Amino acid sequence: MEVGFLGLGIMGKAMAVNLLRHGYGVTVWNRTLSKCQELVQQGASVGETPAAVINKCKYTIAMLSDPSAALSVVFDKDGVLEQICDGKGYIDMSTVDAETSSKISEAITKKGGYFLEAPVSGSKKPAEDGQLVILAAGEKVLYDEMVPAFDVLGKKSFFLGEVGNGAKLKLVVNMIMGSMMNALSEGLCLADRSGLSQQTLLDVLDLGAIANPMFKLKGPAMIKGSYPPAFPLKHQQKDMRLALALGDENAVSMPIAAASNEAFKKARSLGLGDLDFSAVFEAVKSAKDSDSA
Ligand SMILES: NC(=O)C1=CN([C@@H]2O[C@H](COP(=O)(O)OP(=O)(O)OC[C@H]3O[C@@H](n4cnc5c(N)ncnc54)[C@H](OP(=O)(O)O)[C@@H]3O)[C@@H](O)[C@H]2O)C=CC1
Ligand SMILES: O=CCCC(=O)O
Repeated sequence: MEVGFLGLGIMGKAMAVNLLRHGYGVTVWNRTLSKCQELVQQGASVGETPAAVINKCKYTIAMLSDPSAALSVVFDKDGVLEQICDGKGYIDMSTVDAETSSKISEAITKKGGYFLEAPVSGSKKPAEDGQLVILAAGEKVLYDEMVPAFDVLGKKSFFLGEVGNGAKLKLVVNMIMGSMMNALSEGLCLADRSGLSQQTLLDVLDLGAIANPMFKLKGPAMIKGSYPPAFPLKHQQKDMRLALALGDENAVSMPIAAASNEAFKKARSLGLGDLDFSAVFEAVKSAKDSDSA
């Protein structure tokens, strides 16, 4: 089967490579077209524009940075809308808000196309290993047709009903994750300032009720001040912002998420946005430094 793939960032590249490895024909497009070359070496074809990819492929997946990128690729000149038509499916796996997803869904459906939102849990390594968790919502027929590809990309996929439910669930998950990362950062800072070993703190956490893969994976690198980007901090802050907006809409008070968002914003202002989201630890440390000055 030929699948289109729009967006070859950290996630998109790993996912497209996985599809190629499993025998899919993949036609790729990326805003910075030079990034397509690595995929071509692994057997992909290149579409010059999103419209060209849609024209060629029955199914096209997008994995783009944020709502503005997701909208631009669909609605701008040479975008998805120019070629989407009866019988074609568009699957947006980017993390966006429900409103963005609904706008895209309506426009595609109006042209006779099928739409599915399918954001994912899991980062660079799970994407490379086909171990993502896929949160799909929208056109059930398209979901059923995509299950074999989702089985390549992920270890589990959920169908959540109407468009928006996948986007919302993803934001709730990432809101919790961002708050946990801030709690870990404050804990590491507090341990250090209290004369305790940060590694011992990690060892103790890993043996108890709040052991989790994220602390285990990120903690040791954080102690070393190493933040190679798997999940860029700027995207985590975007997710906190969108989750807080969802909280506003539903009158849900979220003081912990709001404080965590401030820490991610602070980290961005320190120029850490392209590092891994665990680099929020640097912002937490710098706030504690100025508190004690
Ligand atoms: N990294 C992770 O661990 C995870 C990320 N996600 C989500 O997946 C999505 C992609 O993340 P990730 O791969 O890490 O992000 P990257 O920043 O690595 O890649 C972003 C992609 O979006 C493209 N892009 C950005 N702006 C535009 C635009 N205006 N028009 C067209 N293309 C654009 C970039 O193109 P270019 O190369 O030209 O800049 C690139 O292909 C995000 O929504 C993120 O929140 C979800 C789960 C995990
Ligand atoms: O959106 C990014 C999620 C990262 C993860 O689930 O590890």
